Amino acid sequence: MAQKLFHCDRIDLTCWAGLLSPPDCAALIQIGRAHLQDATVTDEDSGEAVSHPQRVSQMAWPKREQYPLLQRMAAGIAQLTGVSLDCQEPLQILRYLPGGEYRPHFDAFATDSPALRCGGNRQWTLIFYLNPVEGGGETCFPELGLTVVPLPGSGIVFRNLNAAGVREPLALHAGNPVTQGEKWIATQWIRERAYVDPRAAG
Ligand SMILES: O=C(O)CCC(=O)C(=O)O
Ligand SMILES: [Fe+2]
Repeated sequence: MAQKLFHCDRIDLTCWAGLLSPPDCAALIQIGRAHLQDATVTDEDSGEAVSHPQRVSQMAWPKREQYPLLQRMAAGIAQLTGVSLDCQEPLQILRYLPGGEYRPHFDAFATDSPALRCGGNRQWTLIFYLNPVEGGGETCFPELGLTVVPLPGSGIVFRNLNAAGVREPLALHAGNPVTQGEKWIATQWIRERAYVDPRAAG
């Protein structure tokens, strides 16, 4: 049963415990292992997925249709956020090894980015923490002075856009370097409108 741990009004960030059961966390890691590839970021100029030293991890983009668990999560996320399931990008499962990190970044795109063609901007981010991390790997919000320790089954949701629909400066965040063990998370980005997969659109 999910339990609200804390809330930060400035970017409507909520941290939940018990969002995912231990078997669901284990199943997501297993799904992740089956589909891992080197992580990419969305290039601001081309809108393409590219490798970048900013994001050192491996990721999986499993197909929702293939896994009932992903369908159940997508429905739960739509209920939690009140945003239509159509606006969800495919869930990303990420693994960081020691030294892996995601340097400070915004999930939302700049106002002139071609990535906006795929359903507008990323209005919400959800991060699910899937395993206990032995060292490092916190999610940190430098503008808010907020650090979230990854605890299995817990998760955060936060807003990436301000009231004008423009990238929210306070939503800058990072995945701190993992110093020991592995860190597994699942990231869900939610667009303003129905998501169009650029790989499918061609
Ligand atoms: O690894 C983290 O804690 C942050 C992940 C993240 O920012 C993302 O996937 O967009
Ligand atoms: Fe992010």
